[in-house]
Amino acid sequence: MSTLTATPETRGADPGRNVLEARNLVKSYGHVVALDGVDFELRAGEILAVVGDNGAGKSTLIKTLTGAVVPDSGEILLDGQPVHFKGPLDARHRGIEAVYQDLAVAPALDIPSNLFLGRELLSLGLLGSVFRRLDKRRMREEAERAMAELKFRLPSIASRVENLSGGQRQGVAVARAAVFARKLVIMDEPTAALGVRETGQVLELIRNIRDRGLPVVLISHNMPNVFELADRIFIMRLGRRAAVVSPKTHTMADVVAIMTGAVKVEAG
Ligand SMILES: Nc1ncnc2c1ncn2[C@@H]1O[C@H](COP(=O)(O)OP(=O)(O)OP(=O)(O)O)[C@@H](O)[C@H]1O
Repeated sequence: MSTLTATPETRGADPGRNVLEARNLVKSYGHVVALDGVDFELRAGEILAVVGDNGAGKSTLIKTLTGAVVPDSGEILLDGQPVHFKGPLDARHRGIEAVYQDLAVAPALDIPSNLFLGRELLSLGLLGSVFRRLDKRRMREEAERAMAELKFRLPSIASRVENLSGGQRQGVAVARAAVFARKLVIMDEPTAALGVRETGQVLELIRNIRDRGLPVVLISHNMPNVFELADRIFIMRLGRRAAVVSPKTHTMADVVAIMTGAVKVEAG
């Protein structure tokens, strides 16, 4: 099992290299074409924001990349190799972790138990018997190390998650993804329910994850957040890739104009 103490496989990778790529993805729901031939690429070491109006196809795109939805056609490549995810576990096993808006944390458990939820560390039982038990000490040490490495401050690692603020809880969910992701992390609106200060904490955490070498895909409706964090912005409109732009060369008004179709661009 990989934990945060393991180096992400994408760390130090050639920054121009595509870690994740999709070609001509199509997905329809009945007569609704959610993805209409989308090309996508996530480069090593970047935060790529995915933006678009409601119904533009952002969630469907992300779901195909995390194995939650199987596309009707098209190709997905991880590190240049074609992959066919049969479900989210499949994508996880290949090093792709996702964080969704609806927090999947267990409020009554402490932070280490949440970080390792479903992937608990076990130790050999008495006299090395086959009966294994939770290795709470190692989970606590790993959790402390992970939080320190990600520079995420928490009152105490032993706190139950129900006693944390919304931002801290979301931080635990985001950190959990970073702990297990070997290739990349995908986040769907990770700051949607948070106040300004709490959002700041989570944004800093996301930046630290990128700085550790894990590329991040971030879906967000919050343009200031997108401009604060993203290295590139992938703009969707009506199930298509409208453009990919840099926050250094384009303004928020430019991005909104492309999203809404007020300005047409050659697909970037
Ligand atoms: N399970 C589904 N069944 C039927 N239609 C769906 C399903 N999921 C998505 N759609 C439709 O596909 C289109 C794209 O939806 P999607 O959720 O991917 O867009 P989005 O950009 O994420 O929107 P939002 O910002 O509102 O979440 C929409 O027209 C939506 O109604």
